[in-house]
Amino acid sequence: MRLLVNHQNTMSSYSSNFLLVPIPEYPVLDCVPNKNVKIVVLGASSVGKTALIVRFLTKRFIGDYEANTGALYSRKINIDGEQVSLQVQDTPCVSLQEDTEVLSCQEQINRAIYWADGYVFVYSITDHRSYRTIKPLYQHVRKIHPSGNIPIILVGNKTDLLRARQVATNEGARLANELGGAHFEASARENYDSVSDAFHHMCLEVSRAIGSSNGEKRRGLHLVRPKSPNMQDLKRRFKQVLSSKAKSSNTSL
Ligand SMILES: Nc1nc2c(ncn2[C@@H]2O[C@H](COP(=O)(O)OP(=O)(O)OP(=O)(O)O)[C@@H](O)[C@H]2O)c(=O)[nH]1
Repeated sequence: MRLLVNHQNTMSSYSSNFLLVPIPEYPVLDCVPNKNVKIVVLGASSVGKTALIVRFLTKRFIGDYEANTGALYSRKINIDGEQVSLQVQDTPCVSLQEDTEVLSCQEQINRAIYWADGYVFVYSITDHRSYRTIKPLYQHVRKIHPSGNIPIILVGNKTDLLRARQVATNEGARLANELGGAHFEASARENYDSVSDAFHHMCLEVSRAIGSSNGEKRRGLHLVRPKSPNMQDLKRRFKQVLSSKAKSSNTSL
């Protein structure tokens, strides 16, 4: 969702909602060169993707939102003692098609998945369907990034609504383990530390992955290995050259 401020109280003549660009972009000049941590936040409708991002970046919880069009937030953060540039891409919701495990998602989500280096999968602990969306969503990400390690975390949001819980903590942990990522439960509404822990973990994972590949795009997606010459073919051609040389020296004798 997008951040939205309702000015109903201050503008009595009409009720209008003003969209804010909530978080100013920071200059990245004094950041580690080539260290650009790019994270995308994915999940079903109303699980709290925007709320989590905004909470992490501003420490604030803002309850009123409008359907998300996919905002990109930029920040400078300290990871492992280094200042790195962080970009967090919010996304529109994904959904499962009626009574299936088939995922519906917009093209802009595919672009965000392709662009990102780390993946935050969010479900709401009060919505089991949002939890069931995670595995197909992960498989979808895997289609776009079929090889190598991809840093991921699973976040079960809305832990303040314990009475409405539909997803047990160990269900979330089991799925995270299966997908190869860490599991967090958080409340964007009531607990900043839970949100911060999850995002910091994600940033650390991505930063280390980038560091270990010297800032190059990993996963081999963009690295087309040059074809090595076929040895059999080379030998055959070498023999041809030798025999034609032998023939020509025989005829000249
Ligand atoms: N109780 C509670 N409500 C939350 C929490 N996080 C978000 N919400 C509420 O859940 C609703 C959806 O939050 P969003 O952050 O807009 O969710 P989203 O996943 O971005 O939604 P989409 O734009 O539909 O994809 C809003 O009314 C939030 O106020 C939370 O931790 N606890």
